[in-house]
Amino acid sequence: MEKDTSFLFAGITFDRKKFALDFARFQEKNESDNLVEKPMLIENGNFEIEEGTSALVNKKRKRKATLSDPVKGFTLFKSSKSKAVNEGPDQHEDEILQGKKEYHQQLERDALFRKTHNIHVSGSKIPSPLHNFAELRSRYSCRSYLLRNLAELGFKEPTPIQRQAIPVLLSGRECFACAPTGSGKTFAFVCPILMKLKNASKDGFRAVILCPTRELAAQTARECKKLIKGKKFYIKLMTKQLAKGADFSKFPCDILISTPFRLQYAITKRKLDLSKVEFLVLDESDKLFELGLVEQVDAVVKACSNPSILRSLFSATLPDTVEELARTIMHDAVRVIIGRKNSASESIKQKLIFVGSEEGKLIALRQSFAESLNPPVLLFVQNKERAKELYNELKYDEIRADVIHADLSQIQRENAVDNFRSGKTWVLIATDVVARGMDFKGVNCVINYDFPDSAASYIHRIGRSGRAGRSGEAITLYTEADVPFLRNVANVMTASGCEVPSWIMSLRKKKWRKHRPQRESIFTKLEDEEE
Ligand SMILES: Nc1ncnc2c1ncn2[C@@H]1O[C@H](COP(=O)(O)OP(=O)(O)OP(=O)(O)O)[C@@H](O)[C@H]1O
Repeated sequence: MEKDTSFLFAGITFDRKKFALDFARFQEKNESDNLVEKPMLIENGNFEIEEGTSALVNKKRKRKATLSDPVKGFTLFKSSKSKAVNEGPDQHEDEILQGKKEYHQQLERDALFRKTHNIHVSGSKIPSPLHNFAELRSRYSCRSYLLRNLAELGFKEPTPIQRQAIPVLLSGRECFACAPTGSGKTFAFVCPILMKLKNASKDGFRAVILCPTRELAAQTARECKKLIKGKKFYIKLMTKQLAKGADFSKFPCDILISTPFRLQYAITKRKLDLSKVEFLVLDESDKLFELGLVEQVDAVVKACSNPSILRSLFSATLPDTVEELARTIMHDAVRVIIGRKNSASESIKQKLIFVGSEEGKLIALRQSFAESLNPPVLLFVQNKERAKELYNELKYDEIRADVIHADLSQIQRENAVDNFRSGKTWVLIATDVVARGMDFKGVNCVINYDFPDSAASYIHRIGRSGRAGRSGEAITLYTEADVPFLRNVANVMTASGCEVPSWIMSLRKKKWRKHRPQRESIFTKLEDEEE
C-alpha cells in the first residue's frame, strides 16, 4: 500500500486557520480551559456532563463558532459572568474557586472509581465513568426503550468497558478500547450510537460497524436488533445478496454492519455512498489492521468522508503497532484499557498438556472425552484441512460433533453456529474463523487441539468460554514442535493468574510472528500400522 494514497496512514492535523475563532476563544478562556468537557454542577452537589456538552468537539469540527456563541460546559462560568455585574468581582472569584475545587474533587472521585473497576484511561478531558445504567438517563437523556431492553436482557450493571467507553463516545470523543473477551464491548459501542442517532432516518447511511468475519457481523446485527426492540431503526447486515443487488440510493440504513470485503465491494462496484456516516466502529480492530484486510478497511475509512465522523476501535488485544496506526487516523482520541492490555479473561481456568507428537493428540482427546465430556466444547485446529480431518475422525464417535471452516457455504456455516448455540452439537471443531467475537453462551471448555499461531489468537480462542463473568476452561495441547512458543502463551496464563510450571517460564521468549508448523495429518492409526 502506498503511504500517500492511504487514508489510514494520513495523519489528521488541526487547522488553526480554519478554526481561528475557536482557537482565540479557547486561549482567552485559558483559566477555565480544562472545564470544556468537564463536569457541571447540578443540584445535588454532584457533577454531571450534559449530553449537549459532549457535542462540543463535534460542533467545533462542524462549523465556525462566533465569539459570542455560548460554550456549553462552561455553564459554571457563563452564569457567573452575568451575575458578576450585580454581585461584584469578589463573589465571582469565590464562585470560580469553588467550581475549581469541586471539579478537582470530582476528578479524584473518578480516579478512585476507575481504580476500583480496573479502568485505565489516557487522553485529555475524559468524561466521568458511569456508576450505573440509570445515569444514561440522568446524564445523557437516554430514551426509555433502551433502558427497558437492557433490563430485559438482564444487564443490571455496566461492565468496566461500558462504564468508561460509553461516556467517552457520548461526549463526542473518538476512542480506542482494549478490554477482555466477553466483557461487553459490543454494547459499549452500540449504545452510544443508538443514543446519538436518536431516531430512524431515511437520510443515507449513518453508522457503520466493521467486523472481520461474517459470523461476527451477523451476531452484532442480531445484538443491535435486541437493543432496539420497540423502537424503529434500520439495522442492516451487509449480505452477499445485498452487496450485489440492493439499490443503495433508496436504502434506509441507520446502522450498517459488514465485513470489510463486502463493504468495499459495495463501495467500489455499486457506488455505495458513505459520506454521511457519523459513526464508524472497527470491532476486533487489530484483526482488521492485519494484512489482507487492512486494504479493504482503508477503502471503507476513506469512503466515510464526513469530517465530523466519530471513529472507535475495540478489541481484546491491541498491539502497540495498531495503537500507533490508530493514532494517525483518530482525532483527540481517548484510550481506554480494562485490566492489563492483551490479557486473557481471568474467569478462565487455563491448562497446558504435553501430548508428545501429533499422534498423541487424538489419543489424549478421545481419552479426555471418555473420562468427562462437558459440552459445549469448542475445538480449535490450525487450518481447514485439519478441521475436516478431525471431523472425519470424530463424526462416528458418539459425541455429536460438527465442524466450521471457510470452505463451507454461508448456510452451512450458519447452521453449524446455530446448532452449536442451540445445544444440538456438543463439540464444534473450528478454525480461527470463530475465534474472535463469537458469543456462544456457556461454552464450558475450549480445547486448542493445535497450538495457536499467536498470543492474540490464544487470547481470542480461549475467550469463547468464561464470558460475561461466567467461569470457563481452556486446554492447550502441545507437541515438541510447539515448545519454542510455549513461553508466550505461558506469559498470558500467568498474567491472568494461572499457574505455569517453572521450566516453561524459564524458556527463552521467542519473537513470534505466526507459528504454523507443518503438522502430520490427523487419523487413527490401526494397531498393525504402528511400528
Ligand atoms: N452489562 C452487562 N451485564 C450482563 N451481561 C452483559 C452486559 N454487557 C454485555 N453482556 C453480555 O456479555 C456477553 C459478552 O458480550 P460481548 O459479546 O459484547 O463481549 P466482547 O467484549 O465483545 O467479547 P469479545 O472480545 O470476545 O468480542 C454477551 O452475551 C452480552 O449479552
